[in-house]
Amino acid sequence: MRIDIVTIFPEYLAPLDVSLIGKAAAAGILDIRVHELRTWTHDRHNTVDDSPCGGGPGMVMKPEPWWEALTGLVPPGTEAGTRLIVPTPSGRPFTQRVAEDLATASHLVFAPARYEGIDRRFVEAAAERMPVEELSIGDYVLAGGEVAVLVMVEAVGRLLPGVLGNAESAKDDSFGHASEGGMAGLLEGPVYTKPATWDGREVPPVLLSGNHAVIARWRRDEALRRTAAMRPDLIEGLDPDALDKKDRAR
Ligand SMILES: O=C(OCc1ccccc1)c1cn[nH]c1
Repeated sequence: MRIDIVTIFPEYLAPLDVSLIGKAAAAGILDIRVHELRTWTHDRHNTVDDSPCGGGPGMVMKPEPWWEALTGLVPPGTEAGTRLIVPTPSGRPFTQRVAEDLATASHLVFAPARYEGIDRRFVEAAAERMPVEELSIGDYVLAGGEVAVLVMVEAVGRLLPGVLGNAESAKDDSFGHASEGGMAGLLEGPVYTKPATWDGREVPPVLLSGNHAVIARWRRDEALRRTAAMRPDLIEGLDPDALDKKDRAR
């Protein structure tokens, strides 16, 4: 997968060079390119923003530099398989399901905005050339979309084949929609490792029983318990078929 990120703070994306995503890039699974938006400005001050039409606080990012960047990175006629992602508090929620969908793209272009956002006409013009996703990573306002790009690139990147070693599989993720055995839209329950007793606290004996069916049932119960406690909204949305008959009995 090729990933282009256009930003006025390229150094904000440095974390993409380390760990999981850094290794995937080194392995050629991800081709991540970070670009300075001001490359596509031509005035003496490399202007990327201006005051909002209609008044109001802050500044708005001008459409021209973004359009030139997009056209330079995705020349007309080469849009197939490319999706433009615009992080914004006013976007559709970015969820695991959205990450799974984005992981099927061959080319993602991220447009993290600063200030009050990008002139609407950029998004409208881009949408005539390729799918545009305006996505929110949460209900709060950041100074810029770069942090959201880090979140999305990690969430999408770890789903790509070869990125996670088989030691850290993505198949049983929280919110995972894996078929059998996955937590199918539930939060993950508690996890434990050695020692069997620490600080006078024991690992739940079932986990040391070696009885995998009982362990799976216990983990599912814990996932349901935690989801009901922390995220009752997810319980509402659960696919009834995803709950087997024993769950329903609870
Ligand atoms: O603040 C965010 O993006 C930066 C941004 C973009 C447009 C206008 C203001 C701020 C954000 C919050 N949740 N998801 C994204």
